[in-house]
Amino acid sequence: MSFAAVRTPSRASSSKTPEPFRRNDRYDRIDHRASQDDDDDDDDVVEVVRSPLTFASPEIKALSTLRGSELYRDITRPVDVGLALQVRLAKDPPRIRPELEAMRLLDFFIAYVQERELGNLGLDVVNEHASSVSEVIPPWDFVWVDDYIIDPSLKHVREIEPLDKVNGYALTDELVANGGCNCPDDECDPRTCECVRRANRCYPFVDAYYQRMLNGDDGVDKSKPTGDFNFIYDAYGRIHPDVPAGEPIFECNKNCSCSSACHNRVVQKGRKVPLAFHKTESKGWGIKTLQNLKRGTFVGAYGGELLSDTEAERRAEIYERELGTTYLQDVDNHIIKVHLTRQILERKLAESGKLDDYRGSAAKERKMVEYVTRVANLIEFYDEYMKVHVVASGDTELQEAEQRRSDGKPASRQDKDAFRRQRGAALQRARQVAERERQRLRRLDPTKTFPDEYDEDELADPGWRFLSLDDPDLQQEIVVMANERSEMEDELRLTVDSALMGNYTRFFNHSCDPNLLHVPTYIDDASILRPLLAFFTSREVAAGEELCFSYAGEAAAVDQDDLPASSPQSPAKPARRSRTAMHPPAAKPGRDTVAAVTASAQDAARAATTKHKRLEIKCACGAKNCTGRVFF
Ligand SMILES: C[S@@+](CC[C@H](N)C(=O)[O-])C[C@H]1O[C@@H](n2cnc3c(N)ncnc32)[C@H](O)[C@@H]1O
Repeated sequence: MSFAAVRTPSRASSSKTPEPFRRNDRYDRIDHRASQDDDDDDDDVVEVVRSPLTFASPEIKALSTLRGSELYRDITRPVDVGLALQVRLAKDPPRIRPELEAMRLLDFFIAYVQERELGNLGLDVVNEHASSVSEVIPPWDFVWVDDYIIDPSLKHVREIEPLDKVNGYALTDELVANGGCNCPDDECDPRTCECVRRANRCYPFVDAYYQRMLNGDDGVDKSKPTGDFNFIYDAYGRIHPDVPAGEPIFECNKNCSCSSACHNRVVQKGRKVPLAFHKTESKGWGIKTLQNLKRGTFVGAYGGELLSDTEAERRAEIYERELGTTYLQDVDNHIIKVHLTRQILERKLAESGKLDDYRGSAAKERKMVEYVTRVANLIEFYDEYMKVHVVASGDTELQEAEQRRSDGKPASRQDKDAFRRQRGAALQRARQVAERERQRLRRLDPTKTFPDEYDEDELADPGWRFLSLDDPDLQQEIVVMANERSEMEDELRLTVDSALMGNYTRFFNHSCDPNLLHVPTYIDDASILRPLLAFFTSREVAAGEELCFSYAGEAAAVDQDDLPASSPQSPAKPARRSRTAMHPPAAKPGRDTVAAVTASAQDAARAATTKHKRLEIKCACGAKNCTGRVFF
């Protein structure tokens, strides 16, 4: 850590509102106060304070093994030149015509961005809040990458080993065959395109969109009109309005015979809408759209270094402690969860010699899908129950009973009482939620009538869904599988770090009422574990609006009323979980949920005050439903 003698900044004391600054504005609007203040006669007051760490600091740069490597020397160099210019202007602002220096920096930056964007639209810079020459552009301390740069230590990610056979059975491993499609035309026909079938096979779980394999023998009924078998995109390259939020995307790719004219190639062609870097009033830099956007429009994909969970945790602590911010994004989607659930179930079936009953024909495969879907849903209900009912309840008896259940210990009479008590509370809660929903529907249609009793679909509270399982053995089995899946997720989870390498999407800020969501997208890379995180608009966005997503994950981002009706197999809407979350604080609970519950109950007070372990940034999104916090 370095210490330097610096003068107390007097610029901060000025309360004058800075003039707006735009690329084509006259540059003499830049506030020169920093340099003028240097003339103040307080030269004798020299304080020794720690120089602020930035992403350009050697300590932070050292986190990236790639940034300094030969391989990346060429893409790193322009950044370092730009950064040097920016830092020099910050430290030693020119006293004569600073606007010329500002213009030079701005033009240099815009040209750099234009070049990285590979002939796409480039990005403008809109800055109404520049207060010094160096602030006319965003901090230029990252290398531009649009893809994932895989940390060399992630050997298991680069070369995925097939899973060991169990009882003579080969299990479905991490890879999904990506042979591409053989469509005869430049533009694929979704009824016959192999990429649709691949999507069908990879993700027939939970939501209706890819459940076609449950209806036809090979998943695609060629007699049906094209309309029933669309790609996920419409003719304009936007996600179809009837696609459930967060549904994974499988694009045609380098293995396919179709050309770039194919409708099933959107993310890979890059952004087609004009955006701008935008200096916000209180959230640092952000990104805004310069044109009206329809719902489902692609606006960018997260790029950066792909890290293991361990490395991400290590970096999270350093970023949080030293910089008070983070650019870590977990790759933690529903598709990964169901895939791991499938592996657990296949292993169990293989051990008991029953796996043949679930593979080998379309009918048997359908049985497997139904089984995986049911168990994946129950695990989700259990996880949600633990989060909402157990952690939040403060009921130590219930927490201890759940801890014993998780440890596989038999339930005592006291434990059973605690479960029964909670079951009653969950039912009451589920009824209240159902009643509110009925009232909402009645407001929309006053003629609507309902039976006296709430039906199963209405009682969708996840706590109730888990606790109402009348089979304690099944409940116990779900708890064991939930823990097993958590451990697998811990081991396999990948995180994208765009602190040192990334693109403009690293500037998307958080909002509690977001207009973006990110969608797992598979293109050339077939690995289920590392989809690209592609950002799409979740509603119409007006020109000039800032583009934001929810750092808490997609569940918070999706207006539940916007979702299409659930399929018979899908979980009820309130049970939908976060699909992807901004990397949580370094002190996030371990994956053994129950142990985490107990720990967090005991450590609650300490956790709340240990700043370096928990980033606490006051949310400035300004939304009506703002929770007041950026990280969760
Ligand atoms: C991924 S970065 C986003 C880009 C960032 N604004 C910048 O200038 O580099 C996340 C950081 O942005 C800021 N931020 C994002 N959303 C915010 C919000 N709603 N309110 C306040 N600060 C926010 C926080 O400092 C957070 O640590």
